[in-house]
Amino acid sequence: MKLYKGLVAATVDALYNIFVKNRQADRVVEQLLKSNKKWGARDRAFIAENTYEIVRWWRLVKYTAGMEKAFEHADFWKLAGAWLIIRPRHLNREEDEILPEWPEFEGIHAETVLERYNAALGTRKIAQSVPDWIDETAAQELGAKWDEELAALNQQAPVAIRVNTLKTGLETVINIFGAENVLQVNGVQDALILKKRQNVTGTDAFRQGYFEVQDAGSQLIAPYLDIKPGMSVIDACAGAGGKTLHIAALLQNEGSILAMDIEQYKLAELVKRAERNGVKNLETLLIDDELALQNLIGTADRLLLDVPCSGLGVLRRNPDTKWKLKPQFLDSIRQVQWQILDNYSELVKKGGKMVYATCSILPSESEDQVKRFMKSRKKEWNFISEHRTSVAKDGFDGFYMALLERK
Ligand SMILES: C[S@@+](CC[C@H](N)C(=O)[O-])C[C@H]1O[C@@H](n2cnc3c(N)ncnc32)[C@H](O)[C@@H]1O
Repeated sequence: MKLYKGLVAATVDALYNIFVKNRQADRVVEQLLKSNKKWGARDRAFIAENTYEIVRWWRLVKYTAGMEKAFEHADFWKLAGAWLIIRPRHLNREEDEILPEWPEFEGIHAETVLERYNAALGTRKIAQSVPDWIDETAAQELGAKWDEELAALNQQAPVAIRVNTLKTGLETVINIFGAENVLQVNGVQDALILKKRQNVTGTDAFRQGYFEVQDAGSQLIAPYLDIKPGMSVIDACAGAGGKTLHIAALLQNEGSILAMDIEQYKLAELVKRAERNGVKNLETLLIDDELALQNLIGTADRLLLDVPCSGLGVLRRNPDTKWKLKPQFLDSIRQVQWQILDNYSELVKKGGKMVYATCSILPSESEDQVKRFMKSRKKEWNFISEHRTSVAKDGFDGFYMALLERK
């Protein structure tokens, strides 16, 4: 692979913004690619792929470069250099392990980097590039399963879309992409996986609301609510509405959806997406005060609690979470999850149902919260079922969902 200095420099700049300026990786890459119109599709793919891969393998890359920390652009050049040396082996690609003779790469010795790479492979937390505390917490909670889930979480996620049945049907979208370019997903009826990565949000079909980008595992959550057209549904932690839009499709624009969140900008984004999707029965509510919920007690046929969580189930898409997540955050988010479950469950009417969901692989954010809830509220609630997706086994992101019914 021929390396272009401008593209490596852009990757270095992206890494600097992510690790030194503490900015979110997906935003950094998106803005960088927007800012330079003259880059072609291959250039864009190089920058995006290498930025994400270096973030994903950050601990391993630092180890192979013999560096503990990185502060300056010069440090990130060294790390990018080490990555480009190990990349062919690590990603199993037939490429050169030799760097161009650029001054920025001076002092990097491929042999030393590869020796360190081979040495790193014996230690899981370095080889699989994960902080000590996450490795310990997940190993303690998941036991032997952690090994394979961690390896799967370090693979690039496929591009998955959900066909929006309010606007079109599966066959139409299959024809738009070409049957030879997509895969259907067993057990997830509106999902398609693209065989080759591409920017689908730039297409006419996307602008017309024919589909949304959504992991196939995430597409199991709204149907888990057992929705029938005409019901009144509350999506209490709606964010920008990935699952709200799916709920809307299941309601077929009959009945109502109330999407709530504590962040106005997310709800504003949801309203835009809902318009594109042809949703007609949506209202939003900003929760800025506990009293906001008083009038809603006992009103919902269905309630989705897609609670804030560690995001440890979606590391394939957001690998920077590994480095930004802190143990204190995990402790506090578990308390938030419990409060949401404990308080918001009141919104469900008698005979109504609720789904509690996370995008975490950790039982302490998922199964354990539901067990605790059932223990304290078993007179009022029936536990119906729970389901967990496995990144290793299903190839989906790691989601948990539990279905409960109010007596
Ligand atoms: C996992 S995200 C939701 C993702 C969204 N359901 C989707 O499918 O795109 C959790 C959301 O909960 C919101 N949140 C955090 N604390 C909350 C609270 N106390 N009440 C309601 N929403 C809350 C966050 O702002 C965030 O948007």
